[in-house]
Order: sequence, then structure tokens, then C-alpha cells
Amino acid sequence: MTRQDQTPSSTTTWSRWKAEAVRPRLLILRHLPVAGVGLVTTLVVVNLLLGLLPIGFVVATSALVGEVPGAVAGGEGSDAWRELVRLFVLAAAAFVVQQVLAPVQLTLGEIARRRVDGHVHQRLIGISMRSTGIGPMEQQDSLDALKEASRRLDGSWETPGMACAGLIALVARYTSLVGYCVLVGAVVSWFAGAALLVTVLVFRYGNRGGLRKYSQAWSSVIAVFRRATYLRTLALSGSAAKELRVFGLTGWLGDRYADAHRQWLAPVWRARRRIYLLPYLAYTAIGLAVSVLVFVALARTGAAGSVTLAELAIGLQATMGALMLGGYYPESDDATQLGMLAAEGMEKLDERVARHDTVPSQRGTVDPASLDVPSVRFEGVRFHYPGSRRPVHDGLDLELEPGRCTALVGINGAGKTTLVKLLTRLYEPTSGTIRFGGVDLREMEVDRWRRQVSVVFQEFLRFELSAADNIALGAVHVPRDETAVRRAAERAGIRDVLESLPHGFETPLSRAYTGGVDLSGGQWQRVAIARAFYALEAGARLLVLDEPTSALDVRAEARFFEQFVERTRGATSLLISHRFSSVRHADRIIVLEHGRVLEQGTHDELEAAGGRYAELFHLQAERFTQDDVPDERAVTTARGAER
Ligand SMILES: Nc1ncnc2c1ncn2[C@@H]1O[C@H](COP(=O)(O)OP(=O)(O)OP(=O)(O)O)[C@@H](O)[C@H]1O
Repeated sequence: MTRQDQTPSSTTTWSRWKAEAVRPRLLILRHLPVAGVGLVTTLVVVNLLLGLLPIGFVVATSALVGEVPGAVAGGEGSDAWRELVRLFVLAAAAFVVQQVLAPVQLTLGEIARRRVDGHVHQRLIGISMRSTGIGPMEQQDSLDALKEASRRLDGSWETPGMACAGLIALVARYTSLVGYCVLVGAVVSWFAGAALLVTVLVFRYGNRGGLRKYSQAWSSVIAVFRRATYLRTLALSGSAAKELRVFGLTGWLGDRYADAHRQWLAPVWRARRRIYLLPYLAYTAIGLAVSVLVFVALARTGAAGSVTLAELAIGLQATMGALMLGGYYPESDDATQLGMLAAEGMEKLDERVARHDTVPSQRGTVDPASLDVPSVRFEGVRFHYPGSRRPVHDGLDLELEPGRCTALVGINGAGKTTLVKLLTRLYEPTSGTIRFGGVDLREMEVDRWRRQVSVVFQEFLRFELSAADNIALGAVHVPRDETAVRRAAERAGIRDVLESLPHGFETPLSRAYTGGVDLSGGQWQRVAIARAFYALEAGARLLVLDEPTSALDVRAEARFFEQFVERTRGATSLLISHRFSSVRHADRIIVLEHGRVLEQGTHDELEAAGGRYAELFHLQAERFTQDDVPDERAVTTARGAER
């Protein structure tokens, strides 16, 4: 057929077949070199032998059958008898070697799987850590792809490594198939051999194609499947147990789980019937017809006396053997299909991470450490999140003056955290410029710029490591300084607590480890602040604290802010809070609203102006003076006593 002859539908079918059947196999084959050329070659040779041995067995046992009349007539010791024994030994040897090689095939396949999967796991981590910006980790489609890829890799059955081992195992099966068909061709007719080969391949295609469609049906209900899994995890998790019982949600959860379970299972079972039942009947009918034809041809040649007893036995065994190969291959089919989906999932993740990462890592030649004045200016910055049309910042102009503490306040959702993401180049502004020391951040290499910034995020990290490690991880690019670790803890007001732990600063901050302890939320927050102070000592010149005291009570928070301004005097710092009353000691306060600066000035200036700051400051201050909140130290001591 020429290109012009191809109809659009045949082109579509062909390209779909290429995309669904050919491309995933090529993807899997690309992983093979990781398993090692030596191992893969050995595995292929073992599989070739495993494919040829059944052929040898059929030939030897058929020849043996052919020798029986002569051996019986000649009696023990005759030439025919000796030939019979020789053939018996050959058949037995073929059988025994096959039994010995089968576990070798499994073991080598397992080694290949582990090597490939080890590499794939590393690649998964590599892909998820690769993005310079945070976009891929906040976009739902790339998060979905990441979740799906790691879910598949977590099971040892659905991995690209399994697909590699499964694909190589096909060598044994198809070698046997070709061998059987050649035998049928030689003893019955080449037409019969070819017809048998085509029939078995068509049967296989139906079987494998069914598996492919079935796994697609599975993929289409993945969202409901995830919901069912989520509900099951919720029902079994210790952390949800209290609320589920107190709010009387146990029955509700059971019903929701049963619904979700039905919703994903019903379409899968419907698809299973559609995909397997009719094709199974059709292929079985074809298989039966072809085998009857081959057997009839064999019987006719037998009746005509033109085949020997041995040839008749070969024809029968080879036809049966070939037909048996038309079914499901347990060592290969599921593993190959699911492993290919896992490999495709990785590619999808790779593509989505690349698409959503808009921050270039290597551009820029200016070293920010060489800039004298650590001031930051936002000039006409506009930003909206990818996929959203609503600007979070809409022409934002503000300055963080060098060596001074600026506070940024605004109601929930005003865009304070987003500003930190732009400042740390986790996203690039849609338009406008951010300058440090007068130079556009885009002229700096991202890693160098980030060493200038020390941040405590709202959701800061709690490393399951020692207290000292938790602090020192603020600056891994400089040699570790234990005195600086303790100094940072002192500045964050957590040194005494850490020193009183069972192993002092070396105590693991997790109960999952022997001798480990859990800190309270407020204590953890101070450890995170100590980490930021440590980074500051290691050379960072900009300190950003995003809601650094949300886990502290009002008095502890007020004390923290009073001390903070004192302890960071001289550093350029940005304090973010939606509690207006907590930032009054800052050198300058900026009120953010609707993506722009609404007001700015000192506390006294803003108070006197009587605008939004003054209004919200008094509103919140009133509430807090009415509250009778216990001192944080008292809470901490009580927690310690409980322990
Ligand atoms: N990854 C994201 N994708 C899309 N929209 C987002 C994303 N993160 C935040 N937003 C939206 O951007 C707006 C500003 O969010 P941001 O977290 O910056 O506010 P905030 O002032 O820090 O709020 P809060 O005081 O509650 O921490 C909100 O409307 C929020 O829903």
C-alpha cells in the first residue's frame, strides 16, 4: 500500500498501535543497558536454550517412539535397542537441563530487574528534584504523574525492571514457537507450519492486546481508585481515629469507601468481559480450526504411508506445543504490560516537570555576594500562577532597605508567601523586575542567589535528624561549625531546651529513632528559625521569616518579635505576618492588599494615618488582650512533665 492509499482511519490505527504497542517496548529496551551487557547477553542465551530444549525433547522422544518397534524386534543389546537408550538419555538430558535452567532464568531476570529498577528509582528522584523552580511541585498534573510513577515503582511487580525481564523471557517462548512450526513444516508441510505460526501469533496478539486494553481500562478509573485508597487509608490511620469517632464519621466513611470501591470495580469488570470474552471465543474457534486442519493433513500423510512413526510423533507433539504457546505467559505478560506503563509514567513526569519549570538554573553571571548594598527592590512586579488568570501581584513596588527589618502584613491570601517564592526564585515574575543591590535577579545564577537568602517558610522542614543537624542544614555549602550551631540556637531562643535533651544537640528529633524525642510545634519553629540564623552566619545577607511564630502563643510571639528585631539588627530582614499587632517593632511596615502596596511606614506613622493598618491592628489587639493565653514556657514545661 502506498502512502496515498492509506485512509485516515488506517493511519490513525497504525499510529495508535505504534504509540500503544511499539513505543512502550522501545522505551523498555532503552533501559536494558543499565542491567549490564554481560548479564543481558547471558540472559538472552539462557532463554534461547530454554526455547530450544523443548524442541530437542520433542525430537528425541519422537525418534525414541520411532525406534520402539525395531528395539522390541531386535531385543536387548541390538543396535535399535542401543539407539533407543541413547535417545532416552538425550530426551532426559534435554528435560533435566531445562529444569536446571528455569531457576537460572528467574535469578538472572531478578538481578536484571533490580539493576534496572535501582536506576529507575534514582531517575525518579532526579526528575522530581531537577526543577529549579517550585512550579512542577505545585501543579496538579505533574504531582499526579509523580504520585503515579512512585506508586508503580513501590510495588515490585509493575516496574520497568520487571518489564525488561519479562521482555527477555519472551525469547524462550518465541524460540520454541518457531522451532515447533519448523518441525511441523518439515514433517507435515511448510504451509501447515506457516499457518500454525500465524494462528498462534494472532492468538497471542489477541491475548496481549486484551491485556493492554484492560490496563487502559484500569488507568481510566485511576481517580476513583485513588479516592477509594484515600478513604481506606483514612479509615486505617491512627491520626484520623479521634475525629472520625468524635464526629460520628465511621459509618459515613464505611459507606463512602464501599461506594468508591464499587465505582472503580464495576467499569473494570465490564471492560474485562468486553475485552476478553468475545475475542477469546473467536480466537479459540480459529485455533481449533487450524489445529484440526493440521491434524487432518498429518493423518492423511500418515495414512498414505509417506511419514514414519517418528515423524508422526513429531508432528503431533509440535502442533500441540505450538498451540499451547498461544496463551498467557505468566513470567512475562503482566510484568511487561504494567512495567511499560510505569516507564511511560516516568516519561510523562519528565515532560511535565520540564514544562512547568520556568526558572532557568544556569543563566546569569553576576555573583550576588560581590554586591555591596544588600537592598531588595520589587519594581512593577506582576505575577499569576500558571493556569490561573487572576494576578496575585499586580504592579507591586516595594523596597527592603539594607540592614533594616521590614514587615509585610496583609490578610490571608494577600500574596505574602507568593512574594517569598518570587524573592527566592521559586517562580519568575510574569512581568516586572526584582533587584538585589540594584541588579536584576535574573542576571544571577539561581544557586548563588539562594545562598544570599535565608528563609523560614510557613511549612518549614522537620528533619528526622539530630537537633544540631537540623540547624546546620541551613548552610551545607560551608564547613560545619558547632559553635555557630549553638549560637544560632541561642539567638532563636531554643538553646536551653536542646541542651536539656537526653543527648543534648545530638538527640534525634524524632521518636522513630532510639533515644529520639518529639518537640512541640513552637519548639520546632524555633529550631527552624535557628537554621535560618545559622545560614545568616554562613554568609546569607537576607533573612525572610514567613509567619515564623504561628505555633507560638501570643505572649511568646510578642516576646519573639521584640527580641528578633534586636537580634537581627544590621541584617536585611523581611518579617511576614497576618497578625498586625506582632510586627510593630519592625523598622518599616508594608501593608499588602489586592496585589499592591496599600500603605507603608513605621508603626507610629501608620497608626497616625488611621488607615487599614490602624483599623486591623486595633481589631486584633483588642481580641488578644481579651484572651487569657498561657505563657509558652509554661506549656513547654507541662509537655516535658507529661513526657
Ligand atoms: N501554587 C499555587 N497555585 C495557584 N494559586 C496559588 C498557589 N499558591 C497560592 N495561590 C493563590 O495565590 C493567592 C495568594 O496566596 P499566598 O499564599 O501568597 O497568600 P498569603 O498572603 O501568604 O496568605 P496566608 O496569610 O494565608 O499565608 C491565594 O489566592 C492563593 O489561593
